[in-house]
Parts: sequence; structure tokens; C-alpha cells
Amino acid sequence: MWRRVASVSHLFSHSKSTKFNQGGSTFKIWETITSESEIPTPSKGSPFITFVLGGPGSGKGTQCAKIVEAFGFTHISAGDLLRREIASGSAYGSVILSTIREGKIVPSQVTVQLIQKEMESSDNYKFLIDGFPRSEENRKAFEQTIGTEPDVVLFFDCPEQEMVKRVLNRNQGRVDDNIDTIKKRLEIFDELNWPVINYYSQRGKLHKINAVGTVDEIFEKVRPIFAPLSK
Ligand SMILES: Nc1ncnc2c1ncn2[C@@H]1O[C@H](COP(=O)(O)OP(=O)(O)O)[C@@H](O)[C@H]1O
Ligand SMILES: Nc1ccn([C@@H]2O[C@H](COP(=O)(O)OP(=O)(O)O)[C@@H](O)[C@H]2O)c(=O)n1
Ligand SMILES: [Mg+2]
Repeated sequence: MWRRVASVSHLFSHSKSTKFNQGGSTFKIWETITSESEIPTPSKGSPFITFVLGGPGSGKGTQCAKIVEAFGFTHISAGDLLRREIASGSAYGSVILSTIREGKIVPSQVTVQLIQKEMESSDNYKFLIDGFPRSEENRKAFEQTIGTEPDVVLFFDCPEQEMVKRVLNRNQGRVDDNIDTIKKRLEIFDELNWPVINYYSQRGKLHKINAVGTVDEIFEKVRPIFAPLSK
């Protein structure tokens, strides 16, 4: 549930719990109903980090481009970094390629190192980290290596059927955009994503966004989260 608060620097949040049954065990998910939530005030001395979560095809990359344009973030896509690593012929390339083909998660050490390099080489202090963390292992490795937590976590919540449709129409020549790999990616997403969502929800950082609608309609739900930030 959203309440638009135009040009007000405070958005407050309250939560309700929902139970999800994942692989035999029940996780209690705190669903943040972002009507009123406060985002920290960024300072140029320290990075302002937003994690962008959601299943394959939920629209993370598309919304990141809009956020960059409106709010001046630097977009770091974990998937793009891994694909760049493959293309560069790096020593890790073949392992990364087979992991992506199988829809599995690349070891966190590799992904976090790539993210860290991007952050360190940027002059910006506002980062959108897209498609990361995809597991608790990812999350913990980031915290240990970078030594900080995200300020904001976005979660694009999209029905599976819609995600499958979008991925099959994406047309970017990706090795993982085929029905077999998508099925595996959705299974992995279902198994590993919820504990991460639960963790950030309990810390009051999660902004869950219904990812069904047009790109612009969805961005109008994202915009108020960052409204307190200037470009
Ligand atoms: N709201 C939307 N409605 C319909 N298609 C969308 C929407 N947002 C993104 N898409 C399309 O769906 C595909 C997946 O979007 P993308 O941003 O790459 O998702 P993700 O990064 O989460 O996998 C792309 O082809 C994109 O153009
Ligand atoms: N944190 C991450 C992000 C991506 N990946 C791998 O990269 C693939 C593509 O990630 P992506 O973020 O580009 O995919 P989309 O959700 O954008 O479709 C994933 O399915 C994983 O195999 C990973 O191992 N760890
Ligand atoms: Mg993407």
C-alpha cells in the first residue's frame, strides 16, 4: 500500500507478517507496506547503497535505468559484471558461464570482488546494486568484504508467469533466457531469495513493489522512495 508524499523528506513504514512455505520449512516474511518509511540521508563521505532484488524478468534492470536518470545513481548489475567477465576471457570465465547456463549462483567471492572493483573505481557515492544479493551467502559475503549494509532494498514482486513471458521476449541473446534455464532460475530464486527478503524486511529496509503494470506505472511507485534525494 502506497501513500504518495510529495516533496516530503520522510516516508514512514509499517509491516505485516506473512508466512511462506519454502522447501518444507516455513519462513515468516515481514511484508513492508511502504506507506511511510524513512530513508537515511546520504552523505558524500560514505556510499549510499540500494540493493535491487526480484526474480528473473521482474524488471530490475529496466527500473534501474529510470532511477539512474531521475536520481543520479551508478548502476551496478551483478549479472552484467559476470557476463563482462566471461567476455573478457578471464580465468573464471568458463566456470561463470556454466553456472549462468545452469541458472545457479556464482560463488559470492567472485561476484563481490567484481562489485567492489566497480564501486571503488566510481566517483559517485550513490549505487544501485542490481541482482544482488541473490542468497544469504551473497549477502554475508558483501557485508564482510565491503563492511557495510545497504541503505535501501527494493524488491520487485512479480508473478512467475509474467516473469517467464518477459524473459522469453527479452531478445538480448542471453544463454540463460530459454525455458529450461528459466525454470531452474525460478527454482533457485524461490529457494534462496526469501531469507534475504525476510532479513531486510525485519531490518526495516525493504520496499516491496508490485512489478505488474507498465514501466512508467511501476516507476511511479519507485519514485517516492527516492524523492528525498536530490540528483
Ligand atoms: N513493466 C514491464 N512490463 C512489460 N515488460 C517489461 C516491464 N519491465 C521490463 N519489461 C521487459 O521485460 C524484460 C525483462 O526486464 P529486465 O529489466 O531485463 O528484468 P530483470 O533485470 O529483472 O531480469 C525486458 O525485455 C524488458 O524490456
Ligand atoms: N548475484 C548474482 C547475480 C547473478 N548471477 C548469475 O547471473 C545470472 C543472470 O543474472 P541477472 O541479474 O543478469 O539476471 P536477471 O534477473 O536480470 O534476468 C543469474 O541467473 C546467475 O546465474 C549470480 O550468480 N549471482
Ligand atoms: Mg537484469
